[in-house]
Amino acid sequence: MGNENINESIGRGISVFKNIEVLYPEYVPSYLPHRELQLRLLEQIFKPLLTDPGSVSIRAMLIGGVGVGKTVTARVFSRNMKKLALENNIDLKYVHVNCHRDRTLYEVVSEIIRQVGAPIPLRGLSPREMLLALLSHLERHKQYVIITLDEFDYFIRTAGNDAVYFLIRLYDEYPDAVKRLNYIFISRDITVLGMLDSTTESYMLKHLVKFEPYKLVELYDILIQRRDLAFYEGTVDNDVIKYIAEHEGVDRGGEGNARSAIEVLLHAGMAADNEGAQRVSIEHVRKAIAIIHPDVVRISDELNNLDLHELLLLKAIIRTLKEKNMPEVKIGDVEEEYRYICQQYGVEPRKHTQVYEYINNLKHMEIIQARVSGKGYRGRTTLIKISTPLDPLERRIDELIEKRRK
Ligand SMILES: Nc1ncnc2c1ncn2[C@@H]1O[C@H](COP(=O)(O)OP(=O)(O)OP(=O)(O)O)[C@@H](O)[C@H]1O
Repeated sequence: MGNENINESIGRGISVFKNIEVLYPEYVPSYLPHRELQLRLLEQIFKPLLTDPGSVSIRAMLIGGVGVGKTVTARVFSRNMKKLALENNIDLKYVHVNCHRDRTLYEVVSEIIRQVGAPIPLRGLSPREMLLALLSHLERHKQYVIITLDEFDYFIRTAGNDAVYFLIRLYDEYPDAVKRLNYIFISRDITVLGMLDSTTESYMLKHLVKFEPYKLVELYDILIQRRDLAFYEGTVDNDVIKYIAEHEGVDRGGEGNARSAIEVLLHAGMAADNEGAQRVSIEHVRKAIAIIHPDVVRISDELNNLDLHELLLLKAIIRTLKEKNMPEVKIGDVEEEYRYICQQYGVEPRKHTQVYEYINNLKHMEIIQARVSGKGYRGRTTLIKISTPLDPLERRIDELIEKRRK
């Protein structure tokens, strides 16, 4: 063990984390895996700000579902842009307003002024007077601003068409002014733009940047980046990361949401720490999933509707998962365990086709996940996994098996 490792072990105490903050939502990584395209597009859209500042008021709209990196992309983009602006002797400020918190025109304009740091009184002025005062301030200081209006759909719904019009089309009234305000709008939902008049709508849609939900391989890279920054080396295996990415990946039936994937990683690490474990296991991930996705609690209710053989089969799946210590197990191994369990309980096991039907039922009830194996397996087989913590699930199943047998 090198000195560095010894120091790490001593420094580690009982935690697997070396820097837990990296997993908190406000952390902005220096590099964003799989958002290169969106960042490049934004750079193109905002290029006039560097080459011919003040010539146009630039706006872009970022659209995509939950946790697909819209906010963090806007932040990384603005960080890069500020650096480039500095190199070009342009004084560029960045303002990020969350319209879920600040929904009215007054609140949004106040927040912009506060973040720019302009000495403008916020009381006694109308939003219009405030914004004009801000424009004069920027003019005096030769400053430019990129304003991100995050969760902009809330603003549209609450403040309405006129407020949106006023905010983003101010320069229509002052066509000769140097254009110092530029906008990035962020929304999960594009249909809400239908609430605006058609000119304002097309004004906003000039530059659209789309964000698709993340696939397994993409989440894998995002999680590996966070793991390396947050955890001591050797405490979280690649298999554990893959398990989380599989659970959340849109191509595996997940939401493709990076936020919940990172949250699962955080809670899995915390579960390992709670138990004083040296490494994060798949079972810690299952516990984390149960916390992040409380819908798995629903499974306990569903169990009441299962018949004896479905319960025995589920028990066999749990036993095989535990025994193999793998994220997924083959149906053949499960069937073998099922026959063994039936023998122990003194009941006649069901035939293969019936077992297969049970597996399908359990899958439709979303108690288990099942898929046909791809590369890496000889022949094709069905692979089964369970995302709920196994120990409490097995205890509950044992109780129900006892009840059914009585
Ligand atoms: N490509 C990426 N690389 C690294 N981290 C990412 C990436 N995409 C998203 N994240 C992280 O995932 C979390 C969610 O991302 P973000 O808040 O940007 O999503 P969003 O699309 O704005 O979601 P919402 O609409 O729910 O606010 C953040 O912690 C962010 O840092």
